[in-house]
Amino acid sequence: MPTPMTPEAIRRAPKVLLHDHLDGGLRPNTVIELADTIGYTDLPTTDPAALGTWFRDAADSGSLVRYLETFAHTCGVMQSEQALVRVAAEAAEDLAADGVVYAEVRYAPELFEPSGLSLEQVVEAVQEGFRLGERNTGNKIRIGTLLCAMRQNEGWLRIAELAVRYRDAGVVGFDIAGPEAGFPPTRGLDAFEYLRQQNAHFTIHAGEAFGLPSIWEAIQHCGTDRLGHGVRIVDDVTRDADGSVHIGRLAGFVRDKRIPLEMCPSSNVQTGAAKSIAEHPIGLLTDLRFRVTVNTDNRLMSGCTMSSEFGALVDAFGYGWSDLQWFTVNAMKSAFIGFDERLALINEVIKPGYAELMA
Ligand SMILES: O=c1[nH]cnc2c1ncn2[C@@H]1O[C@H](CO)[C@@H](O)[C@H]1O
Ligand SMILES: [Zn+2]
Repeated sequence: MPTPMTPEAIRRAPKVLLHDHLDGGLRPNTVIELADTIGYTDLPTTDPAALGTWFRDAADSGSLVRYLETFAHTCGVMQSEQALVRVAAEAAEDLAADGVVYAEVRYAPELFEPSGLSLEQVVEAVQEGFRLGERNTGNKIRIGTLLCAMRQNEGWLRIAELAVRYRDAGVVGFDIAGPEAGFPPTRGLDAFEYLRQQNAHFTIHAGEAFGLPSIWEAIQHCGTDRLGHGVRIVDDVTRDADGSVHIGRLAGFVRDKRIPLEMCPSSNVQTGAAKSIAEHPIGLLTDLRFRVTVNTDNRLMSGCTMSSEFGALVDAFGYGWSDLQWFTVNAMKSAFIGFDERLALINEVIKPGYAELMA
């Protein structure tokens, strides 16, 4: 008899998370304690439960730009080495407690320069935190780091170089984040060219708040390995009156090349990229066997965990354990760590974990 798909069973299932922002996943209580230590006085409330609700409500705005405004508070309280170590350690602990066995966690080092720390000090503090968190937890987890450049700022190359400099110290790739409309990825072609020449990996937030041209540039001009969100790829998928589905050239390229889509259902509902979880394009894209992965984006702002995202999809689409295993294997195949390590996690952790739940 397969194990019933309760929230607790889903929590126990091995999960892989490729798209999670460090500065979007703080515990509300930690935000309050850090604000107190650092002397940050702009928080809307100092009650942990009320603060958690405030972040979710403020982010639930129908607009990416407004969603992003809430990060002023999390970045505001993370302006010291100790704060960065603590936030990273807690992220590793929280993900491990949620049954995540491998996660790629991303953040933009430049957002912590106001603290007076150098970019290197920022990266080293976060790495120290991840290592601490990995050791502190009963559940085994491995964290890889992605460094983001902010789209609205200059200097993407500087962050790309930083990612390559720390590639043997746990940084596994690069990303660009921030407002999508008005800041196309082709603004920083030198960064992507550099990364390709260094045989380095990167993903690009694309097709979240802007449509197909953003996805096309990310793939065909920048050469991205994966798409952050990529939801708007459905604009290139049409259904005829008789119900037959037509996949356009760009969507066909994405599917044929197995370009991973880092989909984040709850976040997309908040920013208006999808109307509801039930109407989220993840259902259609999964039916069409795109390389779909499921992610949290921002656990604090979107009020979710990897398990709750899986749970919401089970409720909306009737997915079973084999579907959750498929998302998990897709994510593991798409990770930026080496092939041997990915294969070992698939064969030694993921498949046995789901086999037990399905038996
Ligand atoms: O869904 C998103 N789309 C674009 N940018 C985002 C999203 N979530 C967070 N960030 C941005 O990424 C920065 C680094 O972690 C965050 O500070 C936030 O501004
Ligand atoms: Zn994101």
